[in-house]
Amino acid sequence: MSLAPSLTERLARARADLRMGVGVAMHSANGDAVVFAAEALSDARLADARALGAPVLAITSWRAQTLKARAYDGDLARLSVPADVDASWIEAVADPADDLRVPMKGPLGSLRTGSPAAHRAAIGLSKSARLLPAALVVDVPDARALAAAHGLTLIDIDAAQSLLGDLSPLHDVVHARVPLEASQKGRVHVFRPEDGGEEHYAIEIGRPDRDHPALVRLHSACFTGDVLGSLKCDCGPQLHAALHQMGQEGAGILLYLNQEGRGIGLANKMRAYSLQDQGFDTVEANHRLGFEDDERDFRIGAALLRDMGLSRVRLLTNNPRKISMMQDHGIEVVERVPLKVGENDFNSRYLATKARKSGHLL
Ligand SMILES: Nc1nc2c(ncn2[C@@H]2O[C@H](COP(=O)(O)OP(=O)(O)OP(=O)(O)O)[C@@H](O)[C@H]2O)c(=O)[nH]1
Ligand SMILES: [Zn+2]
Repeated sequence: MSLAPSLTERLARARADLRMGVGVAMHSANGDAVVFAAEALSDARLADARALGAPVLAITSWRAQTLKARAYDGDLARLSVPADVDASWIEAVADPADDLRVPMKGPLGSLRTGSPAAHRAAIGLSKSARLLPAALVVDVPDARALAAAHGLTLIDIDAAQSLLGDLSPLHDVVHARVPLEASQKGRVHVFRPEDGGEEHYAIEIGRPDRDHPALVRLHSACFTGDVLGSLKCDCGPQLHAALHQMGQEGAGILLYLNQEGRGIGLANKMRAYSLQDQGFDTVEANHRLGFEDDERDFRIGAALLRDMGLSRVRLLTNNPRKISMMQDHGIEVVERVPLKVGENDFNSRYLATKARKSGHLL
C-alpha cells in the first residue's frame, strides 16, 4: 500500500505551488533544477534561488522575439539573469505591460549550452497554471535531496513529459435539470478531469437522438462576454443564440469549456486586452505575452461528446480549426452551422482580425 501522491497528483500540486510563488524541484536524466513562476517571484525567493546557483529565466520564443533575444532552443529561450537585478526585472521580461513605456535595456544574453528540459517543463506547467509562460530556473545537484530538505514538490520531468501531453480522463460527476430561458428542457452536466484541472460543463437541451447528427456548440468560457456582456467580443450573443437555436429545434448540446481567453486564463486575457489598448491586435497581444494565438485543447470537446454518446454532429461555428480538430479526434462533423451574431462597433476589428489571421469564416 502507498499513500504517496501519483505523478499526476504531484503535477497538480506543482501548479498550485507555482501560482503561490513556491519553488518546484525537478529531476531528469539531463540534470536537476528548482523552478519558480516568473510572475509570482518575490525578492526574498529570488535571493533564496541565488543562494543555490546562477538563475536563468526561461521565456517562450514568442516573447523572445518581442524582446529581440536569441531563442537557441527553438520554442524557448534561456536568458542569463544579471547579478544586480531584482524581481521587478524578472517581471518586466515576463510581462509586456510596460514594453512600450519602459523598453527593456538589452542586450539580453541567451544560453545555448546545457539542457532546456526543466525550462520547457516549467513553462508548460506555468501555462497550465494559467500564469505567464516564463519561469526562473536554477540548476541544482540533487533535486530529491532539496525537495526532501525544504518540503518541495518533486517532479520527474522525463516521466511527466508524456503525461503532460495526454488528455486527462473526464468524468460526468453530476447532472441535473435546469429549465432555461432558451428551453425548459435543459440539463447541466459537470465533467471533472482526474488531473485536478478545470471542470467543464455540458448543457443538454432536450434529448438529442444519438442515431442522428446532433446540433452541437463548443463554447469557450468568456467571463467578460458571457457574464458581463462585454462588447469587445461576440461570445455572449453566440452563447445565447446557440442555446436558443437548440431550444427551437428541441435538442442540442452546448459544451461550456473552461478555456477562458482561448486557453490562457482570465488574468492573461486581461493582460492581452491591455496590450490591445496599446494598439496591438488580438493575435499580436497573445504573442507579445509569449503565448500561441490559440492555446485551447479541443480534444476535451471531442472526449465529452464521445462520453455523451455522440459521434456525428452539426457544429455551430465559424472556426474551421474546430471542425478539423473534431474530425481528427473521432467526431464526424456532417454540417457546419454558421453562428454570426453580435457584431458591433467595438468588436468589428477583432472579428476582422480573426477572419484575416485565424481563418474564421465570414
Ligand atoms: N486571448 C484572447 N482571448 C480572447 C480574446 N477575445 C475573446 N477571447 C476568448 O476567445 C474565446 C472565444 O472563442 P469561441 O467563442 O470558441 O470562438 P472562436 O474560436 O472564434 O470560434 P466560433 O465562435 O466557434 O466561430 C473565449 O475563450 C474568449 O474568452 C482576446 O482578445 N484574447
Ligand atoms: Zn468573449
